[in-house]
Amino acid sequence: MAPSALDPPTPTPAFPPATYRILVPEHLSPEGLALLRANPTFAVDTPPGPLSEAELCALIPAYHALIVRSETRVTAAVLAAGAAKLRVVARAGVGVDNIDVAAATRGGIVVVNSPSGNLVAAAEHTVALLLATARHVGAADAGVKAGRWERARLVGVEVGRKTLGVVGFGKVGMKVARMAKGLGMRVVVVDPYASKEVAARAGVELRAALADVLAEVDFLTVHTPLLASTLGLLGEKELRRMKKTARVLNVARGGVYDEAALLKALDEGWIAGAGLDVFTSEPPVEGSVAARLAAHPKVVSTPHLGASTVEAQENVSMDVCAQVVEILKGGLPTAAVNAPIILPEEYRRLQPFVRLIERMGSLYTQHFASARGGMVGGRRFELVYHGELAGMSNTRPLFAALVKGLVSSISDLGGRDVNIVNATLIAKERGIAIDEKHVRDGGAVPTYASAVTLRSLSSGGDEAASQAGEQVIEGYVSGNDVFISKLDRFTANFQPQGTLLVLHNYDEPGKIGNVGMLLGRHGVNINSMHVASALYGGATPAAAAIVDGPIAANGRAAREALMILGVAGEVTEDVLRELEAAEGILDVSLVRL
Ligand SMILES: NC(=O)c1ccc[n+]([C@@H]2O[C@H](COP(=O)([O-])OP(=O)(O)OC[C@H]3O[C@@H](n4cnc5c(N)ncnc54)[C@H](O)[C@@H]3O)[C@@H](O)[C@H]2O)c1
Ligand SMILES: O=C(O)[C@H](O)COP(=O)(O)O
Repeated sequence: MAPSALDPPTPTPAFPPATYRILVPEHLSPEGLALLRANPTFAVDTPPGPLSEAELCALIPAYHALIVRSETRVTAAVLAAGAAKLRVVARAGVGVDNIDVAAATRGGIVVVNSPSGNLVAAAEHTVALLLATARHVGAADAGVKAGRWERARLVGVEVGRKTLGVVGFGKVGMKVARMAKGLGMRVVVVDPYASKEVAARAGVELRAALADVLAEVDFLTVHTPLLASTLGLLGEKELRRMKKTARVLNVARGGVYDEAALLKALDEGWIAGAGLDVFTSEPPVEGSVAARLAAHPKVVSTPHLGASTVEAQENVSMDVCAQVVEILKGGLPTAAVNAPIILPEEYRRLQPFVRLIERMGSLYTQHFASARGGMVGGRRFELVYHGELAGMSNTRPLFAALVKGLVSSISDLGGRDVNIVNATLIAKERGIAIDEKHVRDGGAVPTYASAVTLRSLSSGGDEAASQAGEQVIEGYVSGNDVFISKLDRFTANFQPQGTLLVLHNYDEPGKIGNVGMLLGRHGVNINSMHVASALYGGATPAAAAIVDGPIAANGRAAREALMILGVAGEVTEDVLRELEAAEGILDVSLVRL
């Protein structure tokens, strides 16, 4: 059986078992690296970076984790090159715009970041640029160092009692607003997702639209992520509406201001100055608009230093390295960008059910679908959680486990693993629809504290037709072991593991002996045997089956049963054909779990 949806990666033969390689091609604070290196099974490589796409593509196939800052572009090509082993891309910082998160999601690769490790640093840097642009700190410093003493040319403005516009009232924006209040500024805020109450508590004025603040602010600072909706958010139209004395700041991302429009605004005097930490190309490509902005006399420029404090670097490094350790050891991230957050306690409780449901899915595919020429893709499934399990609100790992079980044994996933990151996408690609139902009291399977029913429904049609085409597997967990309690209309009690031969047969004397002899002739050993009946469960032939089936060869109404044999040895196609041809055997499926 393949590892579960949440298991750590399978070690590759090139390295000792459980050795994971981590690539860190950018400068990362040593505190985080120490966390990684404290683990003797982790090998950490820190080549001098940043690496180009081609260099990364060449290196990445050997790595299980990649840790970057803003200088490395983690493209779809890099992620594809790393598909076989790469489990996690960690961003030691906030912005993930240098990572193709959609491609990572398709590949089942978790992307994690440090959502708040550098927020104080970013906010303080914004305030540093606010004051530096107000008081020409950069030009003054350069002048003194060049032997000039220019006092009249470098008269500045005060920020106290002025109005600061904050676009993006998230973690950094909110911190900047508080600090600005501390400097005696009036703060007006624009953020379509901000709450009025939070704004009121912070003592700032929340405005509905950007257009509402442009004409009144003395300083404007942006703190949004770079998204399609924020690219060029401040363009020519917006900059033209600002005061000629206004100054703008960007410690968020290059591109939120339209750089060409900003350059024009500074050249033509629509605004007075800018403080820029970020650019559309970093370092700005020679001769580009970004480079002209960075070198502009009215601009105070810093080389993306917003997060560059000792404290912030220590925070983000520890944050993401701790998550990489957790993920590689099979645990959970605390700040995944493309996966739901699951609490450790929930995760622990779900673990045996992840195993059970993945096996139920795999059993479904191999017993019902492949063995009978059926399909999994395009089908509709119902996953019903009974008892205590029904009370679990976060069942995402169970959903992922079912998708994995259904598709892994038959599909070529191009080296992708199915997990909580990409399960929805893969189900969609295959046309598999899964409804999850929570049945808290009683329900169809009241015997166990927690149980699961997997039902495959024929798509379309009315309710009756749907029920006729329905195939059912039920299972439960006892201690650490998982059991199947129903397979189709047969009540069972077996552990879904190893290689199983599932024989549907007329329940008549001699069947078991005949099958045993046939398998023996082919060198196939029987390790375990369970007989499943249509009325009640049992692990012995005596407990077998009573159900009216078709008319048997001898003309009597036949009773049917399922024989589930755990086998060792090669079960070839010939063996399967012989079994199918044996008297009283209705059909046979070979299931590898
Ligand atoms: N220069 C640096 O070194 C540095 C350091 C840290 C963070 N950053 C960047 O700062 C930015 C903000 O980081 P954060 O942690 O505060 O993010 P955040 O997610 O906490 O906040 C972003 C805010 O922007 C708002 N927003 C989104 N679209 C908007 C729009 N069209 N108009 C107005 N508001 C909008 C969101 O509602 C959210 O409140 C990010 O781009 C991040 O990468 C840069
Ligand atoms: O988004 C971020 O966290 C900042 O832009 C920091 O980037 P850096 O890690 O390259 O300093």
